[in-house]
Amino acid sequence: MPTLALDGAGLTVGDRVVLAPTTLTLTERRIGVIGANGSGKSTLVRMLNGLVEPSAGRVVVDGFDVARQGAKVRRLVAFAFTDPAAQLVMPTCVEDVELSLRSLERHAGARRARAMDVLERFGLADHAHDSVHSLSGGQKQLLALAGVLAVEPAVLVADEPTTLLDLANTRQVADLLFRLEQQLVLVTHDLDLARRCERVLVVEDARIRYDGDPGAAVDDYVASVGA
Ligand SMILES: Nc1ncnc2c1ncn2[C@@H]1O[C@H](COP(=O)(O)OP(=O)(O)OP(=O)(O)O)[C@@H](O)[C@H]1O
Repeated sequence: MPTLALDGAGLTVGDRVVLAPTTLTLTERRIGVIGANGSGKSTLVRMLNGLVEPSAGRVVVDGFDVARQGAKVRRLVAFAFTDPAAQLVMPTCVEDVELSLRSLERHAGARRARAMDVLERFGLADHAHDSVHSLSGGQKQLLALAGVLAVEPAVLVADEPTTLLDLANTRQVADLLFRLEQQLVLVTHDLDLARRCERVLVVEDARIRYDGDPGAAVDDYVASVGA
């Protein structure tokens, strides 16, 4: 698995500490990140592909410094947002996946064939020529994931990918995420999903409050909110 390293990485904006300097090395295949709203989870994981630049320290992915070798890192680390609408920009499903593949596959015919293969793998082949707006919430999230995974990154960072989904769609998307070969960094409020990871970070007030065994991490988080 790739090595994701934070070396004293933190973010302070004005006098607000968004993430205190954090040192971590993540090598597990399935890493969960849990914690209260506004605790700093998104900030932490956005640093892994340069979406957020630390104001202190550095982030290194498989030996590449995110600040200096951002393009290389972004080829390794894909990012999926909570709201798939943030990522779906083309009129039809197949065109959306083709857009992701444009730098990898320059020949239009080959690009279409590859996009169709990706849609097949994600169970969306029947919707290839449908408008992205006609898809259900779960299908939209699957399509957004298909787009970011089409270029075969080594790591997927997913920031609450099931938060907007109902139970059936949550199960479908979660099953897909946990079947991936890629390393997965999953921010989630779904504690059952966190328990399926190998290592879980609990973030509280801009700091890592707990780091380790998923069951113990979930217990620690639940205890911290007095539930
Ligand atoms: N660039 C910034 N400048 C100032 N404040 C920021 C900045 N980025 C984030 N924050 C604030 O820092 C806090 C942590 O934000 P972050 O998005 O990392 O939290 P989170 O744990 O992912 O929350 P949620 O579960 O609600 O998504 C929030 O209160 C947010 O408003």
